[in-house]
Amino acid sequence: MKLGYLGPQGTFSQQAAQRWIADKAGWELVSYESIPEVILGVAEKRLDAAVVPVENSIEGTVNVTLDMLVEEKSLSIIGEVILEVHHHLIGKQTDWKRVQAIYSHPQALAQCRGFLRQNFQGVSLRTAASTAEAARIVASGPDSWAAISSRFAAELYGLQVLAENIEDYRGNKTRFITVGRGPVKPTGKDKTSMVLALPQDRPGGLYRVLEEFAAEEINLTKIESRPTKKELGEYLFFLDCEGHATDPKLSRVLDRLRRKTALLRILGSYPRDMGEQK
Ligand SMILES: O=C(O)C(=O)Cc1ccccc1
Repeated sequence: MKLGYLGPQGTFSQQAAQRWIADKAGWELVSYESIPEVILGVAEKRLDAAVVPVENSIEGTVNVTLDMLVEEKSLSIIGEVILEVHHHLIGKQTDWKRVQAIYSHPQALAQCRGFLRQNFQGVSLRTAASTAEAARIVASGPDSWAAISSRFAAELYGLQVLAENIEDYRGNKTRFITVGRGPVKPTGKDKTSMVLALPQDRPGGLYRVLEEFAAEEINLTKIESRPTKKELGEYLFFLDCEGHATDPKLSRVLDRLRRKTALLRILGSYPRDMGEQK
């Protein structure tokens, strides 16, 4: 079985993918160059599943992941991994004054924005496809280039650490999802993700959706809106809640929501990652 991840070797996505297969047998990891490509790999059946970042505690949602989930209707979420993320400034040399360009994934640059503004104002910030790709670029570039990446990537690409733990807030965590083909059997500690659209723009539309969860005392763990991309001010809502879609309480809610929404798609029910959650 093939599990795709955003590569090259040394990304946080690879760490998450390794965590996801730690208690499973028969999976091999396959590296891809971008999030859309790895998700398409599953949709087009070159992969059995893929681990992709979906939200970060500092920077929020990874929009491309949600958008691809909506577009690729054959996919479902079959798992999640929550990873603590520490960023380091790494390079071929350790003198901060010699740094002229810093490479990283846009999410990592954003998670370290304050550190960069305070210490590297005027230095050119350059985006890379992943944090490990940034390390790889720096390893084959001039000494004046540095990357924001993991300690693991520093070791892998033979780079030194200029500054440790440069993320702007402590407890920086990223939630990854495993996208594959469902369904997944209930475990008793599950979560369900769904996307919905309200029938028309009128008062109380979202309230009438949320009241169904409240009535059955089901805890929502996330709500997020994304533009439909058809009309300004029109949204899709992404909701995560506790429980499995086959649980009696949640399946009652979903039945009622089908009548209250213009679109309701269950993206998946899957075991919650309790590991790093409070
Ligand atoms: O670039 C990586 O290593 C990724 O896996 C994407 C990412 C970037 C920043 C924080 C978490 C995940």
